[in-house]
Amino acid sequence: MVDVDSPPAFSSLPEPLIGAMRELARTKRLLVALDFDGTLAPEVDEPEQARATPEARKAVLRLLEMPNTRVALVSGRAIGSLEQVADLPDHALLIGSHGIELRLDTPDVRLNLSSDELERRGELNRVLTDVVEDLDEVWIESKPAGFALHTRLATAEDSRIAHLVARRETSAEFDDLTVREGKNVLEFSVRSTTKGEAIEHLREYTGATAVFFAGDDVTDEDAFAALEPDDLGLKSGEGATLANYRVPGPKDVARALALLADLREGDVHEQ
Ligand SMILES: O=P(O)(O)OC[C@H]1O[C@H](O[C@H]2O[C@H](CO)[C@@H](O)[C@H](O)[C@H]2O)[C@H](O)[C@@H](O)[C@@H]1O
Repeated sequence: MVDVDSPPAFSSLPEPLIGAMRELARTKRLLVALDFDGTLAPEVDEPEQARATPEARKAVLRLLEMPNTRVALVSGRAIGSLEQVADLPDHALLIGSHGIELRLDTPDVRLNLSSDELERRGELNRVLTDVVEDLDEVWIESKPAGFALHTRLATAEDSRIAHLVARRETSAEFDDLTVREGKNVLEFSVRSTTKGEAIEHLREYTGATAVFFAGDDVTDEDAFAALEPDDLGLKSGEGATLANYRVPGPKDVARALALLADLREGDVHEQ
């Protein structure tokens, strides 16, 4: 129940977004699909230190317990890393590595790399290790199907060199590598999938009649592109987007999720 004496936190959300969420909350089977870094969790220098804001976490935990409502995290992180930083109950659906890894209602993560893919991953490791060797604060994060080259703490010059040389050296060695650029990160993968494919898969898996997706980065645009007219896309932060609504960052994403939980519970009264 909303306390009418103090304005609800979500009153800072754009009115059109509130209206669209009222509509969305009435859907029969709702899928709430969420990017993690930059959306639920503010950006930090060390990826393993990232955590969802307490408000976002609380709203996600509420949504997870609601009937006819499924919650999924759709992340670029490897699932092992996502499990650790998100720390959600087992019935949260997890998509990792931009759609390559799936943990859907079983403890097992579905990812069967072929021997050819494993071999190419090994070669990729060798190439990228050479690239970062002489650059300060440029490092590679290992993932099941590839690597993320991080430059967050590097100088602008070292970042530029790292991106340039990594792209050049990998394209000289491989002709079918998937390369994705994100916030202070360049990701290389031996298997190609997108968050858009992840949304399509989750829509079918959950039988959702409408989808809410929130994301902040370039790779989230594939997910926004996969949304349908009855869905709702929420962009966190700046940058060009296909999403129909935008908020400044994780604090307001958390407010939107709390509102969605209130509306879904039928607990918000018309003011
Ligand atoms: O799809 P996401 O859930 O948004 O994951 C994208 C990448 O997130 C992580 O890196 C980013 O966040 C870090 C923590 O804030 C930050 O230090 C880094 O600069 C960002 O690029 C993660 O490490 C990557 O593996 C994910 O692909």
